[in-house]
Amino acid sequence: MPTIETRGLTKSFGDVDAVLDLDLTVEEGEVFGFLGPNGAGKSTTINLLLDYIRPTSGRVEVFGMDAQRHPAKIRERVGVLPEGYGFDDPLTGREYLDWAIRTKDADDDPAELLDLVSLTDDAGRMATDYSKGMQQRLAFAMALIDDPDLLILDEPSTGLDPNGIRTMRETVADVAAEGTTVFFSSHHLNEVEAVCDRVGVLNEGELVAVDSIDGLRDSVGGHATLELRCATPPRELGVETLDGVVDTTVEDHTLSVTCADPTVKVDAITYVAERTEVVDVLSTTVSLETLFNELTEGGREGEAAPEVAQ
Ligand SMILES: Nc1ncnc2c1ncn2[C@@H]1O[C@H](COP(=O)(O)OP(=O)(O)OP(=O)(O)O)[C@@H](O)[C@H]1O
Repeated sequence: MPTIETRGLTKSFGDVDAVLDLDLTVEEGEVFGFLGPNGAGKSTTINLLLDYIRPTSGRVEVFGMDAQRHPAKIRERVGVLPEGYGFDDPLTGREYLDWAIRTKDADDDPAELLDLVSLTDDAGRMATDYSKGMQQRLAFAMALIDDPDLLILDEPSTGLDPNGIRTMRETVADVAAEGTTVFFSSHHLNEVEAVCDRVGVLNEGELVAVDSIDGLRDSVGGHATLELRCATPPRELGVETLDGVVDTTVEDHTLSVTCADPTVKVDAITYVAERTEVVDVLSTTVSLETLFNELTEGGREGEAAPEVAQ
């Protein structure tokens, strides 16, 4: 039984179809990246999974249960790191954790959770005074309470420094290794690549691709480009006659060869080196950013371009 299953899921706000006819399946134990530019419909989907909002049409099941009929049963097995959790109450970080543990009727050790997110030394400070990144760490610790069967992370690295991002990634890997399904929403492409088994790419409410990152690369034309710098201008070598070479251009001493897939590169280098002196080789594959832009064409008109994690 999949952990998440949506069929024909649609949510419209007036004229805007935030989510449109979404068929999504996330299997148990998967780390699933939910990728899309600003306004693609990621948070709306999460809100539908948890029955915070109701669909216009279609159905949602989590753990095989209808999200509208069993929201409480679903939520008690889910840990959520929402986008922009607001810490507005006059409580310390430790008190927030204690409160969340009590609310979930769980028996987690708050000290362990604080240690995991490196907040031990600041546990006694007011969470309202925490920096954005510290608040994000605290929210992450709260999402982990009671060992959830499904961990939903909405833009989890927001505000985190490199150490915080590393801890978050390692923790995601750890909980997934113990069988937790992770639904990881992000527009940080590299981050999704680093932690996810599969990704779904959402654009303007519609799922435009579901695959592994490598599979997605292939689906947008997993072209690899070679630049061969030659001792003399490399004219009319005939490299375009090789199987798998889709394009060639020559500029001064540099021959650029576009290959249908990376395995063709060795053939192309060998072929050229047998005919002229090659002094340098540069090889590139389609970047994730290119991939993302090809799939989403920049997202909803007028909205921000997707970010690429550094
Ligand atoms: N309550 C609402 N009322 C009206 N429109 C809404 C509402 N919630 C979301 N939308 C619209 O639905 C679309 C999808 O929004 P959503 O927040 O789900 O996107 P997102 O992928 O999470 O974006 P981001 O990456 O910027 O957080 C947007 O056009 C947004 O303006």
